[in-house]
Amino acid sequence: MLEVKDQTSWGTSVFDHLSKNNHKKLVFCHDPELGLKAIIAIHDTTLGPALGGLRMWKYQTEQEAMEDVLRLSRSMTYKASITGLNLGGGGAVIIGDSSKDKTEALLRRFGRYIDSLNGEFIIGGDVGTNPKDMGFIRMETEYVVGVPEAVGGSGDPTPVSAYGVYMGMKACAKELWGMDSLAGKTVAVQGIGNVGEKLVKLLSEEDARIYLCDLDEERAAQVAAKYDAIAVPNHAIYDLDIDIFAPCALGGTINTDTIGRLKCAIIAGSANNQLDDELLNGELLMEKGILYAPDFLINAGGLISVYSELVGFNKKQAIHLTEHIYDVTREILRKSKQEQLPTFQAANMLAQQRINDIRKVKSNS
Ligand SMILES: NC(=O)c1ccc[n+]([C@@H]2O[C@H](COP(=O)([O-])OP(=O)(O)OC[C@H]3O[C@@H](n4cnc5c(N)ncnc54)[C@H](O)[C@@H]3O)[C@@H](O)[C@H]2O)c1
Repeated sequence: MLEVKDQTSWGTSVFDHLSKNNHKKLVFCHDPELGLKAIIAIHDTTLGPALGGLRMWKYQTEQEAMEDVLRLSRSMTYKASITGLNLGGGGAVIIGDSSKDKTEALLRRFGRYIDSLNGEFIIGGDVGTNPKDMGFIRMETEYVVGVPEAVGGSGDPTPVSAYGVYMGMKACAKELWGMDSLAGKTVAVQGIGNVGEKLVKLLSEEDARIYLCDLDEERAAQVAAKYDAIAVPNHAIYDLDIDIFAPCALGGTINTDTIGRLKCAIIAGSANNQLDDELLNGELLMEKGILYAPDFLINAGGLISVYSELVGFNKKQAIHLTEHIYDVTREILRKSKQEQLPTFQAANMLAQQRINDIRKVKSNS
């Protein structure tokens, strides 16, 4: 057979990356005139059309962007499955600085790429994008959620995301301390963006003691003052003596180095793909006795919120479904304890089981 020189500059073929976690499709979107460099990943569509967020970030390399979108799309598959939604998993990234490079034209051009997929993929917001941006994308395609309420969408999903994380945190507290109250507990929130700030608000309303940090130190100081929290430098967040660590920035902040430094009983936050190396870090956390709330499970509130646009739920129904994250988290923690499995693995198994079951349903019809 002809040997194809298919290695990327980083040494692994794109198809090897796709094979690793059974990704279905990767779409590269390029418009030099508008400065668009984007990647769409579709992981699995067994349960329904793939849905995932659009992240705009200053990736240092194309490899970094591709790896991020592959990870994001896989976690969306599991998130939809474990939450009981009829959706598959996808994701998209635009390489660029959202504070400088984001324009209406760029987003609308990207919207055309989404449209060309004919509904196999539905886009929503993520880091670096917001409901207004989804409104621009809506001008080019109907396959978009999280658009402003004023134009018939479900609006900002981040309060629901934060509420789900809060529910997951409470489920962990109940497991460890017998009570789900967070009053008096010390919580460190890493990343005070859209979700992080709303989580801080919920925690402050319950009289938790809060530390927080953000790359934007000015913003961290402002949010700290607003909620009577303590702002700390980014590098210091891992060394605090706390009850709960809540990663709400980007993924990969839980790694061998930071696990060695963390002095907390629980990790529960909104960031997608918190474990840098799922297997290695998941087992290490278990050995160290730190209870890890699987990210894709407890941060599903935002997905539930945008799903309501597709199926016609109202806000009340979305909140009710998000409250269920408490029960599912407790179920996962029980399974993890009984079967001596890292919590992420217990959650992955439950999510994969539903996909396998529904695949059988569909193949027999
Ligand atoms: N938006 C949602 O509804 C939603 C839903 C599920 C999961 N998530 C995930 O939650 C996380 C936060 O989402 P968001 O919508 O709040 O994003 P955002 O862009 O509004 O906020 C992210 C914040 O993290 C800060 N940050 C980035 N790296 C940091 C670091 N190393 N240390 C400290 N701060 C850092 C940024 O400055 C920013 O303020 C992301 O990982 C996202 O994928 C979001």
